[in-house]
Amino acid sequence: FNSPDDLPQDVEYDFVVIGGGTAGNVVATRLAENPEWNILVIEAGPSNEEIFATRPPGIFHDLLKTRVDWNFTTVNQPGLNGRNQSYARGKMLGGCSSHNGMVYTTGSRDDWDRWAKVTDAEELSWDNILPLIRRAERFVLKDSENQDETGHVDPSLHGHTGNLTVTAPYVAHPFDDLLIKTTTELTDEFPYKQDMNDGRPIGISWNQFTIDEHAERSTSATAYLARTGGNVHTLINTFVKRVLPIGNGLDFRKVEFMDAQGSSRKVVAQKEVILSGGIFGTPQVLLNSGIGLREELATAGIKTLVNNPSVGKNFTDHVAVLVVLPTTLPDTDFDRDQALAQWNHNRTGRLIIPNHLNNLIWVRLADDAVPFGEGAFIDPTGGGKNSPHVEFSFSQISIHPPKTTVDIPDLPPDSNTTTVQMTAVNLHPVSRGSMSLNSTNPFGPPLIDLGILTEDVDVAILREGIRSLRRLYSSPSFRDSVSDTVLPAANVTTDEDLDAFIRSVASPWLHGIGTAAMSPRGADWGVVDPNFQVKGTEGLRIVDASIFPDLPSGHTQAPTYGIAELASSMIAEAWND
Ligand SMILES: Cc1cc2nc3c(=O)[nH]c(=O)nc-3n(C[C@H](O)[C@H](O)[C@H](O)COP(=O)(O)OP(=O)(O)OC[C@H]3O[C@@H](n4cnc5c(N)ncnc54)[C@H](O)[C@@H]3O)c2cc1C
Repeated sequence: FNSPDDLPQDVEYDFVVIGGGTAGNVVATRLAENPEWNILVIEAGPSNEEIFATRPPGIFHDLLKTRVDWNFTTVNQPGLNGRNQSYARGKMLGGCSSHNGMVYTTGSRDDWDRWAKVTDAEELSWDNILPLIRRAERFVLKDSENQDETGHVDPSLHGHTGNLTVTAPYVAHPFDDLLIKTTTELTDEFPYKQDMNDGRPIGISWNQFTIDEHAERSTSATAYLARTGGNVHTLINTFVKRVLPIGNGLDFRKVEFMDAQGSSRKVVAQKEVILSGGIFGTPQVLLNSGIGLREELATAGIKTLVNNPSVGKNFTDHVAVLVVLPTTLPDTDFDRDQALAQWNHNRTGRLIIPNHLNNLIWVRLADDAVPFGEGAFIDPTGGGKNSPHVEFSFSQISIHPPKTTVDIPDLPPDSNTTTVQMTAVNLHPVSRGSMSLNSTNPFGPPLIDLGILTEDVDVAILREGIRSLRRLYSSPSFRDSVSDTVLPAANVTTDEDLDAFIRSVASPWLHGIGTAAMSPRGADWGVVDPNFQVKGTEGLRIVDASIFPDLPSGHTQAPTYGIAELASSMIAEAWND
């Protein structure tokens, strides 16, 4: 349905899911497996089916800053020398899963075990969540070009019968051979990792993606929602303003929504409302509903119904720094029109992968590395040895500026050479940010403060990450083909200079979490209990990336699918009894 006015008047919905994004569509689809339950999904954006660029992996950058991207802008960031940042989020069915970079990583065993401990939710432990992540997954060992992937992945670690298709496609390039060769030269720092989804993602690995065997993106819209039947109604282009209590209690099962023309309506869920609006949409709905910090709500003129200071706080994201190195290796440039024609013709060619080099590198800094030396910082991976501190992710080899999803600095004007372009990413920042309502327009874009690089340890880890990258390129394999860095300049080597460089170029990595974090029942912090129920309320759960208490050692979509499968089982169980 395209407008609240189109919704049938005579259907009672058992569940209303707010936000047809990555997690929301999983929940709707799983609940719909009970044919007696009617489910309504309300999504602010259009259908993914209208948007061609959601399909060929290699053109996903086309989706950014368009009508299917919320395209938020942050407030100026002191940690970035006062620079503000754009912040992408998908605004269509599938949410971010319809416009993200498709990289598929589960995070480490230690991440999940730590979260289980912090939240008192044993269900989140690695051993308990892994079967649910696998339940979501349909791993296929052949990509659309039927290439040999022997040794690139370990199929036994994957799920094979789920909805979401995962493959490991690649476009071969001599860079791959050199990189894999370094694993035999710098074995300690860069071991070969056959499959980065084995719970210990440390080393050089081949990438895996939510891309199917026909070189099409697999999303929560295509792999879940599209397979539901008549008991799921989907209302698109409709913005949810708030949830309201029924009667005088705190049973928030009434949902108020409107379309762009201002046509507004309310629906009551017979069983529950599931809030899946993502890291900014979810706390925005909560705050507009009177669930948040009393003083902040008063400023926005909203009556407090549940005083919860944690709503919108604890925002955390990975931090990325662009690193660019001159190279004599062949570039990865290609003719886009020709590549698109090839993709359309037989689903082969350069557009079968999102980026143009094929590996990811995960580095765990040594226990005595500078950031954690005597009198320095506590290791933010929280103990255990299974989590990397930094990730290196490749963009392309080109004379052209890098293609990234985030705001990046211009390259120095004299860098008219072919370069390897990549990002060094801090996977475990301890800096925290927040989102709050824009008091003049509480339904408009929220105020987003990333709090990025406000803690020195986050800069120190990136600094060691850049040094690690330089060690990689000084290996025998790369010595003759990759030279000193352009960004940061080769003479930027001291702690002080590297830190200044990092602050001048760093950006968020678009893996935000934590704005409605899970915490133990009865805790004086957090927004949801281990059963995903909003503290102090009835009839209202949150299922999306906002509930994670901290970041995984990897990208966030696979963990989001995992918790969505977990929450779906819990909700279905609660109502099947
Ligand atoms: C550009 C980009 C690249 C990324 N690359 C990767 C990657 O390669 N690998 C990876 O693992 N992760 C990646 N991520 C992150 C990952 O995709 C997200 O963390 C994850 O998909 C978030 O899922 P979610 O369900 O929490 O939210 P979303 O998928 O964002 O879903 C929220 C949905 O709610 C809707 N909504 C919000 N507010 C309202 C409202 N008031 N009313 C109605 N609807 C509303 C939104 O439009 C959206 O559809 C990327 C993210 C971005 C933006």
